Amino acid sequence: MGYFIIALFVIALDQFTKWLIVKNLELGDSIEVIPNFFYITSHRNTGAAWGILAGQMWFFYIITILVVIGLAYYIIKHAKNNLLLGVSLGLMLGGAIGNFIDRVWRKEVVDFIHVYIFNYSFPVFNIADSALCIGVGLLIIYMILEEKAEKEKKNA
Ligand SMILES: CCC[C@@H]1OC(=O)[C@@H](C)C[C@H](C)CCCCC(=O)CCC[C@@H](CC)/C=C/C=C(\COC)CC[C@@H](O)[C@@H](O)C[C@H](O)CNC1=O
Repeated sequence: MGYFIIALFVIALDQFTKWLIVKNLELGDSIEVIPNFFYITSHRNTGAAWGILAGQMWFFYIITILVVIGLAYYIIKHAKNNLLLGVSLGLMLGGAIGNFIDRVWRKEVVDFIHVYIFNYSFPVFNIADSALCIGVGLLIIYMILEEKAEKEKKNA
């Protein structure tokens, strides 16, 4: 159950950082943190990654509610004594809820983490997106490790 604490921590950090951005920066303002690499830029997105499906809020509400229910169920049913799986699901749950709160409350998502990767300006994102991506990454690692363990058990 401790994995829900991870989600709560992600939501708190995500909403706090978004509040700081909305309070202290005008839309479009950008603070240079590391020249040509990392900026804090106040940005809004009414869509998903890369602004896809902009404005389709009902689609996002439905998808996110399904994702949240699925993740909560998996945490309760399968992540009892599995740290890697639990952390991965907890991070994804927190990220999904973090952006959901923005979509319901602000009708758009606040983004501010702006990185340039080899001069390519990566889409501006936020803590919730980061938690979602890290959670996805950990889930993939978990599944690879599970697969290997299964194979070894069969060969044993
Ligand atoms: C990260 C998922 C996006 C997040 O999904 C969510 O909320 C979930 C819970 C609900 C969505 C409606 C459903 C998932 C859509 C899948 C998707 O979109 C493909 C994702 C690929 C991903 C590889 C894993 C790339 C990564 C991109 C970015 C993140 O880089 C760290 C750029 C983020 C910026 O475009 C920023 O403006 C986005 C804005 O903050 C709103 N965020 C969302 O919609």
